[in-house]
Amino acid sequence: MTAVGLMSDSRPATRPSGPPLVEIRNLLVERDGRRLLDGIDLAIAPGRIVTLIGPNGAGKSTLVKAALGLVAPSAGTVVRRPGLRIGYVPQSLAVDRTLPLTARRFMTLADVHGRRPRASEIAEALAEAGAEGLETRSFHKLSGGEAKRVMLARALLQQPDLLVLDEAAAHLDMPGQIAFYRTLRAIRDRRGCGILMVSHDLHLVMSATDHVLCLNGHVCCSGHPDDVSRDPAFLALFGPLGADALAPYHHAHDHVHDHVHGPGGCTAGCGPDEVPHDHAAVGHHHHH
Ligand SMILES: Nc1ncnc2c1ncn2[C@@H]1O[C@H](COP(=O)(O)OP(=O)(O)OP(=O)(O)O)[C@@H](O)[C@H]1O
Repeated sequence: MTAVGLMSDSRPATRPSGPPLVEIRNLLVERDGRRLLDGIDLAIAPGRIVTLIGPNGAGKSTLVKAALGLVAPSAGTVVRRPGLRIGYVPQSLAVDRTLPLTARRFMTLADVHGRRPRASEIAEALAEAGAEGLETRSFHKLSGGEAKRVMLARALLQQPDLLVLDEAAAHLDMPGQIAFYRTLRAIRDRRGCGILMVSHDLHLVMSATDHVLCLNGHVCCSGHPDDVSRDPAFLALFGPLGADALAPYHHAHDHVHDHVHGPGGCTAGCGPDEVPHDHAAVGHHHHH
């Protein structure tokens, strides 16, 4: 199985338009004297699916939190488009298991810009997330994949400009992940929203994303998944088999970056043949 080709062409059906939903420039996040993120540039345009990959501790969640405004930059800027509506799908949800809670009830508890959602909105969101038929089921007894779709439906109630998914595929088996990514792409195609997600499984996410940002504190490489999968920096980080050995791997990063990566990703071990980045793409600078 190749990394790409599980699904049809991963280029967006809708062209990115308008200013970026979120634009991060030269982001530095330091905590306890450690650089968790360094020199990160990331712009998410409407209609684009951007996926963060990287080993444990690479800073993926920190970058998501910075994009959402939950983590303050130590340096650099994070600019969200004014009035940006965000739909957030958490990795998992701690819901009191002693409370009886149907999936529909879970949905009705959502705060949609200061009001409760209407029944018609709930039905539409559940259908769009592929969670129709789960309304009367106990939320606690849903499978991981079913619960994820209900949480996605809840995020859709916000009519988000940007959908953010932390560990999008956590708790899903391979067919479940493929199906879930397909649902995300359909949502993007229909709504033209941007999607920012964190993933561990490279093979599967490759076919579902427009732009991959390979993180390890800094941006190792970035670009279209086809380009990133061939990138020496990517191969050094993940090995030729990609995500299989991802979780325990720690990248000995001894090369120096002082340049900007363009939409084509980095080439030849992060060599000098770079192109300037644009709004739809991702690059990085480094503090030296
Ligand atoms: N508030 C904080 N203060 C200090 N260190 C932190 C803080 N938040 C995260 N870290 C550290 O920053 C590093 C990056 O964490 P982060 O959760 O962003 O990584 P990740 O790529 O999402 O990892 P994983 O794949 O394991 O979820 C880790 O070493 C973590 O311990």
